[in-house]
Amino acid sequence: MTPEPLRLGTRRSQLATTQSQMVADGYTERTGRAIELVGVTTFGDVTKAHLAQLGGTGVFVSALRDKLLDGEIDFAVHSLKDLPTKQDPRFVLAALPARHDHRDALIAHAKFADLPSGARVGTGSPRRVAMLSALRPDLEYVPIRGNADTRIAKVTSGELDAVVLATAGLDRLGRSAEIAQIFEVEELLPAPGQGALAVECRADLTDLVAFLGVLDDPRTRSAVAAERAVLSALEAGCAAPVGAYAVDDGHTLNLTATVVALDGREAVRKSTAGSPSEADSLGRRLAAEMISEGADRLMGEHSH
Ligand SMILES: NCc1[nH]cc(CCC(=O)O)c1CC(=O)O
Repeated sequence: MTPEPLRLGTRRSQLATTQSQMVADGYTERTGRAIELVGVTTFGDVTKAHLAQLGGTGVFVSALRDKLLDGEIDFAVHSLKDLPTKQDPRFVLAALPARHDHRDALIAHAKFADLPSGARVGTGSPRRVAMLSALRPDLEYVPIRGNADTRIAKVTSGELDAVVLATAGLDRLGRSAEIAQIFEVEELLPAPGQGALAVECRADLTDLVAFLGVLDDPRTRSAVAAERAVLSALEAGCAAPVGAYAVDDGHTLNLTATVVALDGREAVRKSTAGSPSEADSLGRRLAAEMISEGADRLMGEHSH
């Protein structure tokens, strides 16, 4: 007998449904199990308030978790960077599939270095504003939100000279042809977990947890664990100007993290390496060193 399709709950945005469908296809390919997408409207999708005023990105997550508890859906796919670092014990990240591109991208008619002084660059992310201000203090950084289409349209219409978005999202939406430049991590350190997806389900459903685990990529798991440990130890959220990026080559985990003052004029940036099995403590130790070098002070009012 063919089992019922598993129900994958997803936000209704084009990015969310696209990446949920990619994960669904991954499971069907690997296991033959049918997966059905179930659209869920989240508070973060309906509110017009700026994300920073909503007290973090958890707004996208709680509606999906409610549906997991109700049993209306079996699992959910999140952009990892939108998931608060404090894990609710009723849920588990059953799979962290192999990460896509971790870097940020510029949508513009010119490369970043060639934008004229005073050019208007749209981004709602304090991390991007802080790090880009360090490179180009002469540009104007304009807060924006909305989906990728809306943001890209502001460049097309001439309202803005550039916008900065995650490469992974642009790739998934089929918009990578419009990228003028991809920032290397030396210039713009990504948000912890950027480019990675997280498959979440209820912790008590052990058979389901095991089933979903087939798409887990251990190297992605250790890398993002280190990145998120930095964020958590800094007691920072999505609105903090914190970047972190780690790579697990199968033997060694290399981690770099930074905190940058919003005006870009001061930064603490540190790197470390260690065993992938100690990803969490590696991240915590690095954060502690950053704090002793003034990271706390740099985060200022954006620390929580
Ligand atoms: N905060 C919104 C968000 N969450 C995940 C992505 C992109 C995809 C990813 O990082 O996996 C984006 C858009 C962006 O930052 O451009």
